[in-house]
Formats: sequence, structure tokens, C-alpha cells
Amino acid sequence: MPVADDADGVDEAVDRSGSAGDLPVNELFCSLQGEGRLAGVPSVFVRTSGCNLRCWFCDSYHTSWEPTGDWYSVEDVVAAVEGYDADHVVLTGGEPLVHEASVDLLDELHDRGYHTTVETNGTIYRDAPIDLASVSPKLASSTPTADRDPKGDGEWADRHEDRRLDVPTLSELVESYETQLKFVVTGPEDVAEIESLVSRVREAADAAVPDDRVLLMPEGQTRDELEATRGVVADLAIEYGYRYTPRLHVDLWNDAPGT
Ligand SMILES: C[S@@+](CC[C@H](N)C(=O)[O-])C[C@H]1O[C@@H](n2cnc3c(N)ncnc32)[C@H](O)[C@@H]1O
Ligand SMILES: Nc1nc2[nH]cc(C(=O)O)c2c(=O)[nH]1
Ligand code: SF4
Ligand SMILES: [Mg+2]
Repeated sequence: MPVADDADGVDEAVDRSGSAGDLPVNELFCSLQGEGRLAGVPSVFVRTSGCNLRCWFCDSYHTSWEPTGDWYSVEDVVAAVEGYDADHVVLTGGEPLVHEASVDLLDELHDRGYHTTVETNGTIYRDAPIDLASVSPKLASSTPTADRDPKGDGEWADRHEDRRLDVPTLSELVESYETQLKFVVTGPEDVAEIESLVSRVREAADAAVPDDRVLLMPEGQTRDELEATRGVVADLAIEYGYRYTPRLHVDLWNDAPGT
């Protein structure tokens, strides 16, 4: 069913479509972590629906531009996770931290001994048992201007632009959790903004952000798209001393759902 798309672009439909405390889940599956420092680790993915941003390139269109999903109690999500033989859970979306119930889910998973990674755009802070905050701050190149809007005519551009970077929130995440900053890179023109943002976070945060916690990830939803960006992004990682991350799941399974 569709998840309500309110003015904020996040679901506030708990009282309309689900019980308080439930989570809108777009998909739940077991795969290999495809991105970042834990790439290759078997993990259960819980993909919530609803996002406060609208990246033009979003590879999870049905959690952002046209959010869909079914409402589950935290208890039912935990039971589904326990059905797989994995000890790592990746909570993603959409933007999982728009949902208060994500904290309840993380609490329950932590109590059962799971390692938790949260994939987040870094605009929302929540206090939760997060083992790895996989933060992907959104660059200017993500903004859905009229010429690259996948749905409309640039109606989201201003809201996306206003919200996409929040240095105090990024600093709080870096200070509170083991963090990786994982940038989606479309080309060399993105690097100046990454350099400037990393310095601002280093100045603002009372915690170190070493270069090997700054990851450059090629933009691309398919093998063909990655073919065009990965070489350029690998060269940028070498030139600037940041880490490169592949998109292992795309290499393995292209853009198949549930991978
Ligand atoms: C769908 S997002 C969900 C989590 C959160 N909203 C975020 O953006 O970090 C999951 C990851 O996929 C990345 N991503 C989304 N679309 C992508 C694309 N076309 N190419 C490369 N990475 C992409 C995001 O930057 C993020 O790291
Ligand atoms: N295999 C796999 N690894 C991933 N790492 C982060 C993902 C995400 O969508 O957040 C993702 C995903 O969708 N699939
Ligand atoms: S922040 Fe994440 S889920 Fe939201 S539109 Fe961007 S990539 Fe998609
Ligand atoms: Mg993904």
C-alpha cells in the first residue's frame, strides 16, 4: 500500500495506516552488505519507507519519490530478521531515522546481540544502539533540478537543497557513533564540496574523522551506469587519499530487488 506522502515528504501516517509504534517496511531480505567498511558481510536488510530528501538518483524510488510499504510491528520485524542466519542487520530506507520506531527496533536487535548498521542521509539524529552509522551526506549534485527530476518538474529542488546538509547533526552522529561518511560521487566536480564539508565536520565535531572513514562511492543504479563512474571515482580516491567503496551488490546482482 502507498505510504502517505505528506508535506514533509515523510510518512506521518502512523495514525492513519498503522498502529503507533509500527514501521512502514518496503522490503526485508538477506544479502551481502554491498557498501562501505563491512562490504561482503552477510546481513539482513530492513528497508523502511519514507524520506525527507529526494535525490534525483535515488536507487530506492519506492521509499522516496513514490513511497510504498506495509506496516509491521517492531516485534514482527524482529521475528522476520531472526528467520535468517545472519548476525548483522542493516536498517536503511528511505530515511530510517525519520521513524521513531526505528529506535525501538534497534533496541530490540541490540538486546538480541545483533550488530546494527544504520544507513542514513545524516540530517536526523536519534539516540539508539547503532554499531555503525553509515552516513551518506548529500552533495549539490544530488538535487532534483527540473532537468533531472525522475517524477516531476523540479518541485522538490528547493526543499531538498534546504535540508540536505546539516553540520551540527553530522557532528553529533560522528561524536556518538562509529561512523563512516559515504559520499555518492557523480564526477570530479563533487570533490571540492566533499573536502569543504569534511573540514567543517572536523572543526565542529569533538571526534576525529580520519581519511579512511571518508568513502567515495560511484553513483550508479546499474552495472552499466557504474561502468561509467567507477574508474573516475577510484582515481579520485587515490588522488585525495580517501577510501573507495564498490557497490558490490550491483556488481553481483545488478538492480534486482531484494539484493
Ligand atoms: C537508498 S539510501 C537509504 C539511506 C539514506 N536515505 C541515505 O541516503 O543514506 C542507501 C544508500 O544508497 C546510496 N545511493 C542511493 N542511490 C544511489 C545511486 N544512484 N548510486 C550510488 N549510491 C546510491 C545512498 O547514498 C545511501 O548510501
Ligand atoms: N546488498 C546491499 N548492500 C547495501 N548497502 C546499503 C544498501 C542500502 O540500500 O542502504 C544496500 C543494498 O540495498 N543492498
Ligand atoms: S536520502 Fe537516501 S532514500 Fe532519500 S532520496 Fe536520497 S538516496 Fe533516496
Ligand atoms: Mg541500496
